[in-house]
Amino acid sequence: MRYLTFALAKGRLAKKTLALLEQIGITCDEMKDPDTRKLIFVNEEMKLKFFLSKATDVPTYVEYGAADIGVVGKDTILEEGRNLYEVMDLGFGKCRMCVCGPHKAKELLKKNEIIRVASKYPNIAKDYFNNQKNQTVEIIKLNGSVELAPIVGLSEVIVDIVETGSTLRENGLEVLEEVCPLSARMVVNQVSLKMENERIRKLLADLNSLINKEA
Ligand SMILES: Nc1ncnc2c1ncn2[C@@H]1O[C@H](COP(=O)(O)OP(=O)(O)OP(=O)(O)O)[C@@H](O)[C@H]1O
Ligand SMILES: O=P(O)(O)OC[C@H]1O[C@H](OP(=O)(O)OP(=O)(O)O)[C@H](O)[C@@H]1O
Repeated sequence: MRYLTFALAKGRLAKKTLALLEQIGITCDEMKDPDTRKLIFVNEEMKLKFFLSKATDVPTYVEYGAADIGVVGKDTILEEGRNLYEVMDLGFGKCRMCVCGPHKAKELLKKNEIIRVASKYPNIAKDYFNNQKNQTVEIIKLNGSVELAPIVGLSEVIVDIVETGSTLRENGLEVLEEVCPLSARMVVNQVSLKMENERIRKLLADLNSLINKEA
């Protein structure tokens, strides 16, 4: 039997992903050592391999088949636009992609003015304004702390993730429009789904019954 390889996003989603897999009997004790610098972990009995990578790289590993299965946020899937199958909503990591800014920027979204939009997600922002709203905008790519942009005058609005809304509130900003809801998703390599169909189907069925039981 060949190894089934999982690419998991490190950061916010990692713990919950491992906890979910553990509940359906997919474990990797090696990974729990907090001091390890190892990058790849193996469960020999179950013929499984796991690695943690930057969230934005998960779809890349899965598209090329370096991982059969990945777990990553819907935001990253949309932004990266890779060829893969999104097979399941895992129901955690829930948040929203939103257009945010100061209250006064609401007008600018109505008037169809050419505005500047800062975002860590330039493709999602471009798609929303060009294809869904038909508003011509200038997109400015940032790498984090995006809420700064409208405060210091880099852009009129931002497209960013909102969970509790506290980052916005503490900076005098608000949600102006919602782009889409987000959560963690399981993605599968297109060839792996055919070649390892039985094992992957079983995994999805186990996850499905667990998630439905919890809901
Ligand atoms: N409040 C939140 N802020 C950001 N992401 C969230 C939030 N809640 C859930 N998520 C989900 O968690 C994912 C990973 O977030 P995390 O902050 O770990 O990574 P990142 O910000 O993409 O990485 P980095 O900080 O290295 O750029 C996001 O892609 C999103 O799907
Ligand atoms: O609505 P909230 O609960 O406040 O969460 C949303 C905030 O959290 C994320 O930032 P993150 O902590 O990942 O830092 P970053 O902006 O540097 O990416 C996101 O980009 C928002 O800034």
